[in-house]
Amino acid sequence: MANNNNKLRCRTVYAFAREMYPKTVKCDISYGTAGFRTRATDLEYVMYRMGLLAVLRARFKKAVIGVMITASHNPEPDNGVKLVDPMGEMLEQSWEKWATKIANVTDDKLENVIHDIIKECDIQNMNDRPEIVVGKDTRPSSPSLAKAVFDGVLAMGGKPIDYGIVTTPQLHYFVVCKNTNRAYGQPTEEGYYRKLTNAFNKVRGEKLNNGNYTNSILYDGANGVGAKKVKYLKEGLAGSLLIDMYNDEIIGSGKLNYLCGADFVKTQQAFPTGLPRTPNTRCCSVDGDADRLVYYYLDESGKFHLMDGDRIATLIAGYLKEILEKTGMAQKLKLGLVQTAYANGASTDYITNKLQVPVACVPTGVKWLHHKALEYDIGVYFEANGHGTVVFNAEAKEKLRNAFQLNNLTREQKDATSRLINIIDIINETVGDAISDMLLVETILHAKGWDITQWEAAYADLPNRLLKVTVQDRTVISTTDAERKCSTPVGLQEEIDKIVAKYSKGRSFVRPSGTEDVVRIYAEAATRQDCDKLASEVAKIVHELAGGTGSPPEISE
Ligand SMILES: CC(=O)N[C@H]1[C@@H](OP(=O)(O)O)O[C@H](CO)[C@@H](O)[C@@H]1O
Ligand SMILES: [Mg+2]
Repeated sequence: MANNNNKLRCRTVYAFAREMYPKTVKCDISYGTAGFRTRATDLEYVMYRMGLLAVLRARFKKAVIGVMITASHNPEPDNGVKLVDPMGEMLEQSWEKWATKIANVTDDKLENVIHDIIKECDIQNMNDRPEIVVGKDTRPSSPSLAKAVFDGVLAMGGKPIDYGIVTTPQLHYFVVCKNTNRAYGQPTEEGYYRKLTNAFNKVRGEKLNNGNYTNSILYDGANGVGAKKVKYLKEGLAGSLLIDMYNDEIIGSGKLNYLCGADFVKTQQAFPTGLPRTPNTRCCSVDGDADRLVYYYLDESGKFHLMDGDRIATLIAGYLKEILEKTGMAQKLKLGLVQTAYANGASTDYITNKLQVPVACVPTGVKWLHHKALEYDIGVYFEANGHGTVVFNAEAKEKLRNAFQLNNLTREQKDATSRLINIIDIINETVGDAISDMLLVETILHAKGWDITQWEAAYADLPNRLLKVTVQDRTVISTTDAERKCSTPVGLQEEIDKIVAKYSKGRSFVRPSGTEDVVRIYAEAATRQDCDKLASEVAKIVHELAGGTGSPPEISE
């Protein structure tokens, strides 16, 4: 009987694939840094197939799997999809190849790929009906793409749970809540807000302002889901933090991520549209799926000052170190910070030499950062673009809770331990989360009594520049040493080394993007002028040696 059911189901899978979601695009796509991402019009069959794959993955892991439909900071006509593994991690690497295979195979071979997966992974429980939690961002294409995912999940015999429009980190949170039997929290939006805001309000206490810190902030919602969700957050905050919201697509007519949002602010190093230009006021921006956060302000002369992911990471790591020392457990709990090659050299210097917290460097992409951070008892990780979080291992949490129960702590140790335990609940440990990170930054600034200029004073960023070069085939560039050196095309690294050597504090590296069809160039140097010259020279050599198309990028002032 079970076998017959299976056959019937398989027929539905392929009939649906051919009739409703035929493969319409000839060229291959690959599961990149953040899943599949391309024009929304090219994604229907990919979504259906990801629905199928999610069920297979869930049966293999015997757990709930997540599917998030978003293209994050990319323009509105784009969309994307990624699978979320049981503990909120990105899809395990060994399955990325299956994702790529299943997405690219022709309709008539889909069956073969599914059989290969079942066989190679030895999935025996094909009659299980696992839950697949599905979320989407606010893009106009998201509802129909979500329908394709549901159809895939249903055709494969899974149970789709529709969370509607949610932030990417909320979806990760729901997956973890479900897989931990609610130990991590309630798998509902309300549960999410309650967990974060209860902890935030508790740590903040009665005194809403402190020293130079004032409890109000200007918030740029990027005209996306991050704007929608803050409204609910505000209810839970009940005035403890006053969030003045801008770029809310419902009120204004702004376009998603257009001239606003965390990616715009970081890459353009510019103040977004839509916010009042009030000097010395703390502002923050999130991106299109609210997993990135950056802070910034304008000074009296109108000059823009950016507090990116590196600054957020150093603020958090520095504070956690300080509070750990106060708990008396600094020797027992290993704290570390994980960055990528895009981290500003000045931030790495500061955290290594001044704060004396160990720093590790990994390739771009949350999966690498998150994984590495788990090697510490308390691991802070951030990409320079503002994506990051803190992870505490189970042992660290237990040690803190046990210590708090004991009666042999001094008053200061007890206060610090209780504060740290509450801070864990402000943090969404499952993945970088702009909303939760904002609450954490606000908690730390409040504790220190700092305004944004005092935060900025910790160290001075080296001027830096990000450029994109378009080439015929970006895979001709391969990298090593956490992407800091390129191994092909032959000779390119030597040329980059020669250029870099000319500039004081110069550093530059190039790598193919995992989300766009471009090669990314990063450069930093002691002065703005040198940095821009360095970036242009490296872009030019990449264009020359890696098959550039069009003309190399120009830096406009
Ligand atoms: C320089 C940069 O910001 N790269 C971003 C970008 O990846 P690329 O592989 O560089 O396209 O998108 C990723 C997903 O959002 C993010 O993890 C990463 O940091
Ligand atoms: Mg994002």
